[in-house]
Amino acid sequence: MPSSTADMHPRSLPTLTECCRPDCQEALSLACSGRVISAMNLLPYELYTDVPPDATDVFSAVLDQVAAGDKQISTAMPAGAAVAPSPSSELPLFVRHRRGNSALYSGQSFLETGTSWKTVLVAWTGEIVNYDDRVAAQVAAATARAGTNHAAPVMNDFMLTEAEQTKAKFLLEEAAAKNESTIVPVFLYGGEQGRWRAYAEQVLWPLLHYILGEPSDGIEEKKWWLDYVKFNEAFADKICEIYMPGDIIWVHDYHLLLLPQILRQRLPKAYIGTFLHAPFPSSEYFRYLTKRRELLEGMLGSNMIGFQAYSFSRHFISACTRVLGFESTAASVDAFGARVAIDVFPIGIDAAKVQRDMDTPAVRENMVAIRDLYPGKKIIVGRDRLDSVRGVIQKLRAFEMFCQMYPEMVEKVVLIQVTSPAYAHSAKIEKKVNEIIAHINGTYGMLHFTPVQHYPQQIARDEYFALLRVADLALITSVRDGMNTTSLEYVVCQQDSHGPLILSEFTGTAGMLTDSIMVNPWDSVGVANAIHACLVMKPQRKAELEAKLYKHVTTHTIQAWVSQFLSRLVSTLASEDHSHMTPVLDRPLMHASYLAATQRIFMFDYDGTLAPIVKEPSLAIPHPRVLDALARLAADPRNQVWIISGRDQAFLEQHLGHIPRLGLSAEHGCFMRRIGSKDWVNLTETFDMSWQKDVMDIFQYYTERTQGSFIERKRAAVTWHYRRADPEYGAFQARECQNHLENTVTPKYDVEVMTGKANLEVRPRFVNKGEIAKGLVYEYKISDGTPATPDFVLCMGDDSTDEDMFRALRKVDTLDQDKTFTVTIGPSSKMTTATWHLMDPAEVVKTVAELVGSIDVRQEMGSSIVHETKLR
Ligand SMILES: O=P(O)(O)OC[C@H]1O[C@@H](O)[C@H](O)[C@@H](O)[C@@H]1O
Repeated sequence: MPSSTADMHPRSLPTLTECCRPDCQEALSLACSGRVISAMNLLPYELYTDVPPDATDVFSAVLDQVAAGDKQISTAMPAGAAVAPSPSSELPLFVRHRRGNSALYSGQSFLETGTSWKTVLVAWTGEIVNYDDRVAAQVAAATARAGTNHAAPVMNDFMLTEAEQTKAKFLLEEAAAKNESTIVPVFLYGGEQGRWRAYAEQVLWPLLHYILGEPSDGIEEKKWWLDYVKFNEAFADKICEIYMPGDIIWVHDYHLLLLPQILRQRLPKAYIGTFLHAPFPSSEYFRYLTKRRELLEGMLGSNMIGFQAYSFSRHFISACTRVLGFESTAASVDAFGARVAIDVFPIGIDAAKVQRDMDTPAVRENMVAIRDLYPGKKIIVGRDRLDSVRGVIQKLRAFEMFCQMYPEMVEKVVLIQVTSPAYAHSAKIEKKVNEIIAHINGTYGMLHFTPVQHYPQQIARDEYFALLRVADLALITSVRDGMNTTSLEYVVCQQDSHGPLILSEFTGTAGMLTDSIMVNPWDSVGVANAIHACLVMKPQRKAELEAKLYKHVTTHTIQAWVSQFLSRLVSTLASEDHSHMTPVLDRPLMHASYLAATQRIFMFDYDGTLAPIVKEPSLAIPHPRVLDALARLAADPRNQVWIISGRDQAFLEQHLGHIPRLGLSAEHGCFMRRIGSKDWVNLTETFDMSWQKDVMDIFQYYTERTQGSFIERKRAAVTWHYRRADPEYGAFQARECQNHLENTVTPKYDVEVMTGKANLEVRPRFVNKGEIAKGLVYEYKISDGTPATPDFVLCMGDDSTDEDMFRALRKVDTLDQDKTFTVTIGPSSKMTTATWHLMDPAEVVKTVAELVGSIDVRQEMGSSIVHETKLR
C-alpha cells in the first residue's frame, strides 16, 4: 500500500502499454493518464437560490411559530456563502458546503489536494432549493419534531435558465478551484427534483440494509426506476464528454450502480472501479429486487468492485452466481468475457483533521460546559441518524435493561443521545424513541437527575467533538451500517482518556475495529452487560484497547483508503492483460487456413459448444442453424467432421444421426459411429462394468442429500448433475462426492472421475476425448483410403474433458500447429490449454456458418471482437 503521496504519483504507476483487453488484438499503447474521474451522487456543495436580504427575520418568524426553541434550525445566512453577481432578472445563486458524507468528501478532497492525480468530480447538484422550499423544508422538519402531522415539502418544478446554469457552474467551479479540482455538475430537471433519488433511496437503500417495503402495484417503483436509469445515463453523458483514454473512472455508491455498464458499452476500454459505501445484503435478500439482474450487470461493467467488508463482497459474489449464473472465485466474477476483481476496502477517516478539529478552544470550552452539566457522572454517548437501521431503539432498550440490571449504577451514569434527522421521514421511529426515553426517565430519573438526555438535532462540529472527548463510553448499536464514522472519530478523540467503544457487530466497521467491545444490538441483556463491563473496566485495560484501536484508525485512514483502492485497481488492470488471457479466435486467419487446406478435420464438443447449457439436459437440442452448418460442412469431401461428446449414443443418434458423413463419438469415446457408417462400435465391450453399481450407490447418496440434483445413467458412463441445485451447496456436495469416489471407487476400478459443468461424471479411464482426438488424426485417410495427415484442424470445446483434446492435439508432432485451431468456449480469462477462445455457442455457430458460406464472411469477420468489446 502506498504510504505517502509520492507513492501515488502517476509516474510510479505500472505503465499500461496495452488496452486492458488484449484479446481485442488492438495494441493501443495506452498509458494511464494519471487522471481520476470520480462519479458520486451529490456535489460536496449545495446550490440554492433567492434568499432575500431579510431572510434571517423571515426564517425566524416562521420557525418560531412552529418549533419554538428547536435548536436544529439554522436561521442565519450561511457563513461564507458565495453570491453570484447577476443582473436583477436572474436568480441570485448561493453555494455552500454540503453537510454529511464526510468520509466520501474527505476522500475526494485528499485525492484532489494530497496526491498527484489530476481529478475531475462529476456529481449531481442535488435539489436546487429555492427560498420558499427552504422555508417549507425547515418548517416540515420542525413540525415533524413537534409531533404534528405534516406532509413532506414539495419541491417546485424547478428550472435554471441557460444563463443561470452557467452562473451556477461558475460558482461551483470557483468553490472547487480552492481544492485545485475540476467539477462537472450534472443538472437534472423536470417535475419534482427529488425524483432523481427516489429509486436509490426508497427502494435500493432499504433493501441494501435488509429493510423490505410494503408490497405495491409497482407503478410508482417503475417510474422511479426509469428516473434511476436516466440519472445514471446523465452521468455517463457527462463522463463521455470529458473522458480521455487512460483515465480512471471511480464510481461511488448505490445511486450509480448502472453507470459502470453504461460506460463499458460506450467506452469499452475504460478503466472503471466501483465502490459501494453501503452494505450488500445476502443474495437471498438481494433477489427480492425486481431489477436485481440489471443492477448486478450494471456493477459488473467495472474492472474492480470494492466493498466495505468481506461479508458484503461475499454476498455480492454469491448474488452474481445465483441470480446471473456467472462463474466466480472468492475474489472475482467472470462476466461478459472478462474477470471483474472483487475486493474489500474498509473506509477510514481523515484522522489528522479530526485531531486538529478536536483540539480547538471552542471544543475545550464545550467540554467544560458539558462536564459542568453532569458532575461526577459517567457519560455514555450516542450519535446517530434517526432511521430504522442505526438502532437507536435497540440502544435505548439496552440502556433500560442496564438500569434494571444494575440499579446501583443508575445515578452514576448519563446517556447523551444526539440524533440527526434521517433522509427519509422518520416520525414513527421518533415517536417510539421519545416514548422509550420518557419511560426510562420516568422510571429511573429523579427530580435532580434525568438518565437519558436526548438531543434530536444536528449539533455543531465543536459540540460534537467535545461530546466525543468527554465521553466515558460510546455506544453504537446499528442494526445495519456500511461504515460507522462516529466510532472512528470517537477513537481518535479518546486518545488521552481511553473510553472504550461498544460497537454493533452489524456495522461494516466491526470487521476492522476488532478491539472494540462487540455486541449484538438485538440482545439487550448482552449490551447491558457490556455497558456495565466497560464502565467498571480497569484503566490499564482501557488504555490497551484504545491504543490498538487508535493505531488502527490512524493507520487505516481515508487517505490510505484512497491510495489502496487506486493502487489495487491499477494493478488489477495491469495484471489483467498479461496473465492467462486467451485471444479471441482470429477468424480471418482461420478462414484463410481453411481455404488453403484440402485434408481438414473438425472436432466439436456438444454441450456448451454447439448448444448452450440448459437446466434440463434433454432440452439441449441443436438449433436448425447448427444442423444446417454441420450438414454443409460434412458434405464437403475435403472435410471430416466429428462430434466428440459425453452424451450417449441415443441422444447423438436422435439429434444429429441423420446428417450424412458426420462422425459421432459418444460417452467421451466409449462408442464411435464412423463417418459414412450407420453402426456403432463399442470400445468398452470387454470392460468390466461392475463399478457402475458402486458409483450409482454413491451418486444416490448425494442425490438424496442435495435438493435439485439428479443422476443420468448412460451405457458406460454415469453422470451426477447439480445444475438445478443451489450452486454453492451443489459445488460443495460435488467436492465431497468426488472425494468419496476417489477414496472408494477409483482405487478399486480402472475408472476416472471427471468434473464437468455442474456435474461429476465417472467413466472407464482408458477412453477419453484426448485419446479419440489423437486417434482420429493418426488414422486420418483421404477419400480414396490413402493415409494422410490433416492440413487443417479445428477443435472446439468448453469444459475440462475437452481440454484433453486440446492437450492431445498439441502433442501430435505431425500436425502443423499453425493450422491447428484449438478453441475454448468461454471468457478469455478462463484457464485453458486452447490457443483461442470464443464467447458462447452462438459464436461457434456463426464461425462454422462463415466457413460454409451461410454467412458472408466479409460482413461477419471480426464480429465476435466487436460483440465482445461491446459487452465488456
Ligand atoms: O461432452 P459434452 O457434449 O460437453 O457433454 C458433457 C455432458 O453434458 C451434459 O449436459 C450431459 O447430460 C452429459 O451426459 C454429458 O456427458
